Amino acid sequence: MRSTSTSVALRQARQHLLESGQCPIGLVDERLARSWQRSLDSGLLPTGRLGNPDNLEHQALRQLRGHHQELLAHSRPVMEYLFEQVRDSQSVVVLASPCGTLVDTCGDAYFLGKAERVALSSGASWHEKQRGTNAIGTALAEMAPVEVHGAEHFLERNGFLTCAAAPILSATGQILGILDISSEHSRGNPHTLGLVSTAAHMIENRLLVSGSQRHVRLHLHTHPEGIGTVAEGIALVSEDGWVVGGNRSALALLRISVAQLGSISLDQILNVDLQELLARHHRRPDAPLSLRRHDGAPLFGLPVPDKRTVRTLPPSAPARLPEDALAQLDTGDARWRAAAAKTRRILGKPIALLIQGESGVGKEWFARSAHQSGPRRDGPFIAINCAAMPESLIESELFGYSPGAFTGGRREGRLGLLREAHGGTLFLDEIGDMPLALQTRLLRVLQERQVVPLGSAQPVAVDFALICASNRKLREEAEQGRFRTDLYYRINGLAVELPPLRERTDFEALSQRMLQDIEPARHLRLDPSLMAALEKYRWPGNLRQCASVLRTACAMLDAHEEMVEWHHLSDDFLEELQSADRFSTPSTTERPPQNLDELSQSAIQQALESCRGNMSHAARTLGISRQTLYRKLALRKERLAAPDVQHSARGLLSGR
Ligand SMILES: Nc1ncnc2c1ncn2[C@@H]1O[C@H](COP(=O)(O)OP(=O)(O)OP(=O)(O)O)[C@@H](O)[C@H]1O
Repeated sequence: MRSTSTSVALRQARQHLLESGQCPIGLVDERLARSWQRSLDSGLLPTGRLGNPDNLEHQALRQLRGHHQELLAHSRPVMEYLFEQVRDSQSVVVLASPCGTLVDTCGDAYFLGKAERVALSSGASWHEKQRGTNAIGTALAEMAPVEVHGAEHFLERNGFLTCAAAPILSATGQILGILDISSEHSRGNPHTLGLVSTAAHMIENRLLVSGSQRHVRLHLHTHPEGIGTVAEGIALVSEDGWVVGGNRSALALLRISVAQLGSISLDQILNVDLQELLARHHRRPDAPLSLRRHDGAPLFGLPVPDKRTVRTLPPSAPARLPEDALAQLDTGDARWRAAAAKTRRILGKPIALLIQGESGVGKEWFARSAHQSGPRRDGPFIAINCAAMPESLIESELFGYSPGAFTGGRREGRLGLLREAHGGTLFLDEIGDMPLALQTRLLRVLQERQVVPLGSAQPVAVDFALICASNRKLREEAEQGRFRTDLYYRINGLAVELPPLRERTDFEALSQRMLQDIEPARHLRLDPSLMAALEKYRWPGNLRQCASVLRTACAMLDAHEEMVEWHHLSDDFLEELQSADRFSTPSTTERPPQNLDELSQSAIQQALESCRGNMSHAARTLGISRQTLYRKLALRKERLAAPDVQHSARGLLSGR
């Protein structure tokens, strides 16, 4: 968006906005009007103070920066170069995340100080919802380069700024970040938007090249000399010839849209297919090749097959020594360790791994680490939760579909997750929940190692390591006809069972590891009495529940505190821990029941434990109604609360 509003029209428009609280029609250009309207819809007032912007604290900002590490690393040199170009104009160069939070700044010390006063510093959110019309937030909303001058800013307090911002896009058109140059309004330069857009392209190209390991890169231009310049197109072509990504210039040169990525092959666009292109390149490796689009337009192209493309990674290829990611998860439990040791032996071999265990025991984490420990770790790890995906979608999500294959599908078709896993690992979580009909299709893919997308007759070869997980006993499911026996044997090359948390012997080391993961910069510890109580707890939600309890407790700590104590736990968990401990208090359980009443209490306790606290189920097991069960429990609670059996909560829970 280049502003076209004249200053007179802008002044009138602003007056209208201030007086009527409504967006003027026809006085400012359409994009600015749309942005003002969005600002009004977010409840902002042009003269208003900032409400409570979503600025990030130090720790959260560090996490966000960690998440965008690659973007930051590739952007920093470009930002510094960009700053050199605008050094004399008292400016600041800013990088924002896709949610509008500033993650890096580089600039003039004097102006940086001033900019920080309007929160142009890392951690501040410049989303339109927080700060109204501004170049960063508006570029995000419009997904296009934008400049916003002085009074075009929705909030008056930002009226002294002039800003130009451009989105940084991924090879598949997703927004990765926003690059922005902000300076004082009086210092605005008509070329800033062009400069910032070019710099955004430079970052996109760097990211594209560094992330293209599994594909052939095709560098394109209309002149051979244009290849290697910032204006070149870079397309990513999969090993089987599909155009799966590209920068904006590549899409323009190939005349395709982002929506067509993954469903159009190179030979549908150019007069060569991938194999021929590579063969010609092999004969003349350094010279750009003369190509032609099917509409007759000439192009020049230089293919760069990455050394690590999947074709060069057959199972027999010598792989780099595996980094042992599994060892990093090992906190000492013998059963877990045995499962990891067996898994290590099959990594890189064509043997499917089946991980079983209760919900939350860490099956997915185990699978990811197995992938990272094996020779395919540079390939993708595609995780699919068969239980979470609507049945009607599983087929198209897994197998993909060709353009127009069915009503409601994306016009441009879809690659499908099985093909996305090519060269890496496919992780099918909760495979026991996959409908029978799809089990049949999956079995065929695993046997034939090729996928036929919906609506297409053309099979496409796929190569991935397979890991499946289930919290049901799949053998029993197969015996009862709910799971295909032949598929069971196909996915069960090696089956490992991860132990539930209550049966692990490494609670102390595991919880310590979790605390370290939650707050890596602090040396947090658990109060010993709390540790003892947590160790005894049954953890129906396993590691997931434990990590969540600790995360909440850590959030309650003051900055100087390092010991997680009882009062840091959330009330409902404390209550649960307390009642669980009461059920297993030695006075009621360790000696045999002495009378009818104790016998009945003991039976209730056993039923509740075996039904994992499900009251209806426990009542059925005991042969009594739910109301009676609740009455009996209330009676027991009253007794436990009676003065002669009452202890302080802490003493009781810690077993003292
Ligand atoms: N080895 C580990 N060390 C620390 N935390 C872990 C570990 N494994 C799992 N967790 C914690 O447990 C959570 C659940 O793990 P994960 O999703 O792998 O379990 P799951 O068995 O696949 O669960 P589900 O069966 O419900 O899909 C993780 O988000 C993480 O917080």
